[in-house]
Amino acid sequence: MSPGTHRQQAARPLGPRDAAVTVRELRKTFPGVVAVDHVSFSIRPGEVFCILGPNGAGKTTTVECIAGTLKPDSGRIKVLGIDPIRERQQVREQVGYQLQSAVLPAALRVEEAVRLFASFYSRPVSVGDLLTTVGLEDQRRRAFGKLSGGEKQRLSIGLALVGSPRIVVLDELTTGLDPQGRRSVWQLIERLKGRGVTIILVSHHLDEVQRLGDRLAIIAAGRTQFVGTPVELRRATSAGSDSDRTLEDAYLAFVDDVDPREGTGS
Ligand SMILES: Nc1ncnc2c1ncn2[C@@H]1O[C@H](COP(=O)(O)OP(=O)(O)OP(=O)(O)O)[C@@H](O)[C@H]1O
Repeated sequence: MSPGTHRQQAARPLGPRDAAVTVRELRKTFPGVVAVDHVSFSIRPGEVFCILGPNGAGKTTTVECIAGTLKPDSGRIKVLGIDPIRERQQVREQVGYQLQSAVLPAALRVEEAVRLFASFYSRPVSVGDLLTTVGLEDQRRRAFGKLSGGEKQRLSIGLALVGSPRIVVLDELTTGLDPQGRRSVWQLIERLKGRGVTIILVSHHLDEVQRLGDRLAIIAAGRTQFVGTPVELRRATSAGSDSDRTLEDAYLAFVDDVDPREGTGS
C-alpha cells in the first residue's frame, strides 16, 4: 500500500500494561492446508515467550505472520501497536528474525555479512559491538562456510540483532548444537533479555523452554491449546500424577490429550 492511502502508525514506547505483540484468532491457509486457525495470545514487553507444538502445528506460520512476511487470511495481529502487513517497513525495523543460516553464501566473511545486513536498517548497531555480543570478534575475517555449527548459529542470531530490534524471533534456536554451544547461546539470550528485548522463541526443546521461557503457548491442531507459565503448564497436567514430572512430561501429557481432528478441515 502506498503512503497516503492510510494514516501511517508509528511504533511507540510501550506502557507497563501494553502488550508487545497480540495475536487474535489468527487463520492462515495454504492450498489444501489449514496451517493455523484460532491462534491467540499476547506477549508482554521484555519477556521470553516460547511457542511449542508438534511438527507441522503452525508455529513458523504464526511467527512469520507476526514478522509481516506472511499475510494472514483473517484475524488480528499487532506488533508494538502496529499492523505488520499495513506497516511492513516499520515492523521490519522493530522485529529481528533469525534467518536460517544455510542461505548465506559460503565465501561471505562474517564481517561482510554483518555489514550487508546493517545496510538494510536505519539505525544499525556497530559491527564491532555486534560481533562482541555474539562472541565472534575473533572470527570476523572467517568465511561463513568455515564456521562451526555453533558459530553459524551465533552469527544468524547476530544478524537478527543488527537493526537494534525491540523484538527478536528465534526459530529453532539451538538445533544441532553441542551442550557447550547451547549454553553459550542461552547465555546470549539471557543477556538480550537483560537489555529489555522481547524474545519469541520457537522450540522443541523443553529444557530450553524451562531455562529461558517466562511464558509459553502450545499450538496443536492449528489452535492455541495453552498459554501460561511453565509452572502453570505443570499444574494444569499434574492431577493424579507424581509431583516431580518434568516440563517435557507435562507438555507431552497436554499435547497427547489434543484431538488431532479438532483443527482440520475448518
Ligand atoms: N508455504 C507453504 N505452502 C504450503 N504449505 C505450507 C507452507 N508453509 C507451511 N505449510 C504447511 O502448514 C502447516 C504448518 O507449517 P509450519 O511450518 O508453520 O509448522 P511448524 O509448527 O513450524 O512445524 P515444525 O515444527 O515441523 O517446524 C504444515 O502442514 C506445513 O506443511
